[in-house]
Amino acid sequence: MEQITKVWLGPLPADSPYVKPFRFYYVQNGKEKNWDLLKVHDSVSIVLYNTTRQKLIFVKQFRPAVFHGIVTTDGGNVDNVDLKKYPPSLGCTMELCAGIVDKDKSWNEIAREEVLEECGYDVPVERVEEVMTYRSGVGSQGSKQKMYYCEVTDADKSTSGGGVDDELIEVVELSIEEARKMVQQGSDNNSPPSCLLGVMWFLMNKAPKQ
Ligand SMILES: Nc1nc(=O)c2ncn([C@@H]3O[C@H](COP(=O)(O)OP(=O)(O)O[C@H]4O[C@H](CO)[C@@H](O)[C@H](O)[C@H]4O)[C@@H](O)[C@H]3O)c2[nH]1
Ligand SMILES: [Mg+2]
Repeated sequence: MEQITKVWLGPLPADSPYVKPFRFYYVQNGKEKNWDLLKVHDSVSIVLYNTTRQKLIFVKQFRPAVFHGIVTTDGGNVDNVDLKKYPPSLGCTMELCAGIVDKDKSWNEIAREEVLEECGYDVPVERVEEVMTYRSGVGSQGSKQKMYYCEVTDADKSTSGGGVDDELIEVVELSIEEARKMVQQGSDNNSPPSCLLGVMWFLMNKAPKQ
């Protein structure tokens, strides 16, 4: 799925459109302090439920940051790493459909577009409901993410999804029971807290009662 054949490292260019590092200075309780932080884009995520098949829709993709974390925690060196020892599949994650807010469009419209681009469901913006907002990575980035909920049907499916440009995204469907296991027992699928939160919110507020 991930089709990674080689990985290596380089310095972060100062003009990265995705990540800008800063040292933030402040005086607190009369004492000067500083904090190293990253400015990143805010984002949207969408809990997607296909009511025709009663499945939650997730996306699976290779995340360089996750792969880097796994290899280095294991004591490995990521630069030109041996991909037989550390298969790239280690860096694949199960996530909610999500995307960065980097366009001059409403957050709701960006959420609607991500549902189409990543998962292939073409829904009007009115069907994407706001759920809650939170801050992620509060130690280093503090970016805002707004979570949405959207019910889709097989009739809304217009493409197979998979992302735009060079993105390689696999659309994964889980039954409510499979998703429940993900948050009851934990899982080894590298899910970020936003995804686990979305599943728990769905189970509390939307899942059909048994
Ligand atoms: N980040 C980045 N760095 C690059 O160097 C870099 N180089 C190219 N790109 C391109 O930017 C686009 C980013 O994709 P999305 O808009 O779908 O955003 P996500 O990566 O899905 O991130 C969301 O979802 C996550 C939760 O699941 C959250 O953690 C994030 O906060 C949240 O934004 C893709 O076209 C990717 O090819 C980079 N993107
Ligand atoms: Mg995305």
